[in-house]
Formats: sequence, C-alpha cells, structure tokens
Amino acid sequence: MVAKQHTKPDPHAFTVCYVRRSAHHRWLCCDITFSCPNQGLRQQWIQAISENLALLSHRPRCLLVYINPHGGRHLAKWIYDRKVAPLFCRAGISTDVIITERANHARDHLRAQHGDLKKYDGVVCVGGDGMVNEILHGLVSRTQTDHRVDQNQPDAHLVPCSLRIGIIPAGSTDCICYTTMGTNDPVTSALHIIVGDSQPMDVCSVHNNNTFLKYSVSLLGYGFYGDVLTDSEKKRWMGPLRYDLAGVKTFLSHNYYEGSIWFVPAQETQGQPRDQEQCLAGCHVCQQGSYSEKKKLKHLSEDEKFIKGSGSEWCVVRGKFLAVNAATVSCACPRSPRGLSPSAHLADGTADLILVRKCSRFGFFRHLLRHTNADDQFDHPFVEVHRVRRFLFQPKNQEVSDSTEDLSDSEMEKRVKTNAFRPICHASDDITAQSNWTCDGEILPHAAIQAAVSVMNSTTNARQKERQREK
Ligand SMILES: CCCCCCCCCCCCC/C=C/[C@@H](O)[C@H](COP(=O)(O)O)NC(=O)CCCCC
Ligand SMILES: Nc1ncnc2c1ncn2[C@@H]1O[C@H](COP(=O)(O)OP(=O)(O)O)[C@@H](O)[C@H]1O
Ligand SMILES: [Ca+2]
Repeated sequence: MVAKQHTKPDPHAFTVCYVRRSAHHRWLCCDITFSCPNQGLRQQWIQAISENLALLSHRPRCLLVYINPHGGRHLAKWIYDRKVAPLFCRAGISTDVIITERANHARDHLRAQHGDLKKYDGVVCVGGDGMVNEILHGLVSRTQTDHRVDQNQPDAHLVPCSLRIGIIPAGSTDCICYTTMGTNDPVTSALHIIVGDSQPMDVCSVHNNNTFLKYSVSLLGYGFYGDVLTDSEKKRWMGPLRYDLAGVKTFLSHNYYEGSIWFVPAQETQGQPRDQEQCLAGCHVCQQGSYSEKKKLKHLSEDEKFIKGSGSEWCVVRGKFLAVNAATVSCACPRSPRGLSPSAHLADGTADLILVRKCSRFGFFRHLLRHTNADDQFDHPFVEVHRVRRFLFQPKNQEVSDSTEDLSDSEMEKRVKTNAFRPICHASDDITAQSNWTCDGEILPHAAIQAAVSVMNSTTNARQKERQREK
C-alpha cells in the first residue's frame, strides 16, 4: 500500500503495508518490513515504491466524507475514527469530514456544490443504505442540473457522475455495501476505497405522474417490505432491531394489496433470475449488457432511446399481492446472505421483479425463510420473478383500463411516455387499502409509480485526468 520510514530498531529497514484477502470476501491490512544493507539503498526503495504508487491515477488522494452519527447502532463516528481514518492516513489520503446534523444534510450539501467538488476524487458515506441513497441523490442531482437534464422526465438519459461513492457500512442493513463487497466489514470497504476499486451500479429512477420521486439502488418494495419499513420508522430508536419487530408484526397482519404491474422483460440480457449465476466483479453478463445497450442506442435520438431502450413488449400481471419487490441488485445482507434475488446483476440495466401473490401465512413464512438458507425462494406456486428494464405499478383503485390490453406496443409506449395513465376510479369502487413503497429503506408515500433501470458508471474526473496527463 505505502512505504513508510522505519525508525527503530533497524535504521536501514522500511515497512510496506499491503492488502491480504481473507475468508468471506474480507480484506486485511498487513505490514511487511524489509531490511537494507545501507541507508542509500533504503532511500532508493522508498523512492521507487512511492513513485510507482503515484502513477496509479485511479487511487484517491482527497476524499469528502459524510458520517451519519444516528445510523444503525449509532457507531458511525466511532467506526470511522477507529477503523477507517487511520488507514486513510497511512495511505496518504487527505479528507474533509462532515458529520451530518439532520436528514438530507449530505444531499443538500452536495447539491449546493458547484466547482468545489473538483478537488475531490470521491465521496465516502459512513452509514446505512438510506445514507448511501441520500449521497447518490446529491451527486446524481448535481450532475443532472449541471448538464440541464430534466429529472422529472421518466425517459431522461442520466449523465454519469464524475465522483465515485465509497461506502463504509455503519447502518442497519448495509445491503448496498454487502451486495457490492460481499461483506459489511468497514476495514474491507476502506481498503477497496484506498486501492481505487470501482464498480458500476444499476440505478432505478422512480416517477409518479411525470414527477421525479427517488432513485433506488437496492430494494423498491410494496406490500410486505413497504409495511415493515413504514412500521419500523416509528421505532428508529431501537436501531437494527426495529426491522425484526416490525417484520414479525407485518408478517402476522398478513395484508395483501390489489393492483396491476406492467413491465418490459429484459429479453436481450444473457442472465435469467433463476440461472443461479452470481454477479461478481468483471461479470460477463454486466459487460455484455452495457456493451449491447450502448451499441443498440448509439444511432438513436434521445426520444427513440426511451422507446427502443426498453427493447420489448409490455406484459401485465394483475392480482392480489402480499409483496411486489424490485431488486435492482441481489440485495444480499447479513440477514439474507444470498439476497432477495441471488442472481440479480449489479450493472446489467435490469431489476428482478418479484411478485408474491396472496397465499397462506405458512406458505409466505416458507418463502421468507428461504431468504436465509440455500433453498430457492422462487420455487412456490404463488411467486413469480421477471427480469425487467422498466415497470409500472397501479394500485386497484387507480387501475389502468382493461382496454389497454388491446393496445399495440408502440401505443403502450406512447402512453407510458406521456404518462397517459389516469387513475380510473368508479363511484362504486371501494377504495382498497394501499401500501407504501420502500426505496432503499426510505418511505415513498405513493402507490402508483413508474420505474426504469439504467447503469450508472462514474466518469474519469478532472483530477484523475490531470494525473493521467502528468504520467
Ligand atoms: C422467518 C425469517 C424471515 C427472514 C426474512 C429475511 C428477509 C430479509 C431480506 C432483506 C432484504 C433487504 C433489502 C435491503 C433493503 C435496505 O436497503 C433497507 C435499508 O437499509 P438500512 O438503511 O441500512 O437500514 N433495509 C430494509 O429494507 C430492511 C428490511 C428488513 C426486513 C425484515
Ligand atoms: N444527523 C442526522 N440525523 C437524523 N437523520 C439523519 C442524519 N443524517 C442522515 N440522516 C438520515 O437517516 C436515515 C437513515 O440513515 P442510515 O445511515 O441509512 O441508517 P439506518 O441504516 O439505520 O437506516 C437516512 O435517510 C438519512 O437521510
Ligand atoms: Ca441489475
């Protein structure tokens, strides 16, 4: 990692810090000390190692760190100070640290930055998924505003951010960290950041009536998870335990919700939700996905991109559901080490849409239990899973007219694009109970949503370019 001067006991020795892989995707920081016959040779070694390290332009030198002191078990500051800051210091990384004082502090701070972010190589989030989501919003919004992209347009082509986000897990679920890194160990995260690792991610943009609501990078869940999160919000003081309590309560209430889900299946990807492939760094499905998508879209106008980008026919599923989940990534976390959709990909431009129809409590319990072991959670007659590029959910009392089933695909696309789905409420209709969506653990107080997935890759930023030129 870095070469450092060794003072005692051997004046001609120097120590190199390096990364060693350990079990369960963990990384450790180790030291090795070399002894030199004389001071001159020692200086030559230190200089050579330092010069070579300086050539690695993808390694960060300056980071902006946000710490949410109230995330998870309220240990974020302690984790950063004790486990992360000393490693950044050893790696010669300078930091500006902001301890958040309220929700959305980090998002608003990032949105308000103009040229000031240029000095940073990345933003580090010390917190849980809600905090990662907040920082993602700050950066993505900042970038879209700078490029005059209207985020309220569901078909807007998002401009990639120039800064990467590093995640130090200090929240309740830490699913985004666990899914991308394979562990929720703060030291492993810090070492990935230090060596300059990066991973593109799928981002799902969520709209309602041509109004931008949120981006999601882990779980968009309606019904069971929406209800768990709504209930657990009142119990934030309990920390991660709030999810267990709210989970049991929601499970016992066994609520189901009626509605229609329209979706565009991702037919051109190489993977399938039940192919038992696991997405890892350098995944061939993600590489093929982003390559074919770019090639396909290259010659199209912006308007055509939205329509063709979806690539296929709309399908509809109607019914009574205990849960409607869109997993943009596997959503692996310590509670569920393989995740909600174990074969979902990190950056293939798709989400796995999991529909759990109304079933018995026992059936639903067996389905949930399979998230915690190696059994297939989709192997139930009441569960279906589709790999999709976009989808639309209409709760029962806002259902799309049946006549849309006779529409051609292009007419359907046009209606989605112009948001021509108006709630169809009949005076005689009972207003069916509605759930909320949970978006990376935060509540969206909307039932009817449109969602579309796109791959978010960070571009090379100004500082990296400068360093590449220096080489
Ligand atoms: C009978 C045993 C049942 C066990 C069921 C276990 C199923 C667990 C699936 C967990 C999926 C989690 C998806 C991740 C979502 C996170 O983005 C979100 C926010 O995280 P954070 O900000 O770090 O708190 N967390 C959740 O939605 C928690 C869901 C917990 C449900 C029990
Ligand atoms: N200083 C703060 N006080 C209160 N809420 C905050 C603060 N900083 C961030 N938040 C909000 O707390 C929410 C949860 O944070 P997170 O770090 O994800 O913890 P957890 O994993 O426990 O939910 C996020 O939505 C974030 O916007
Ligand atoms: Ca995906």
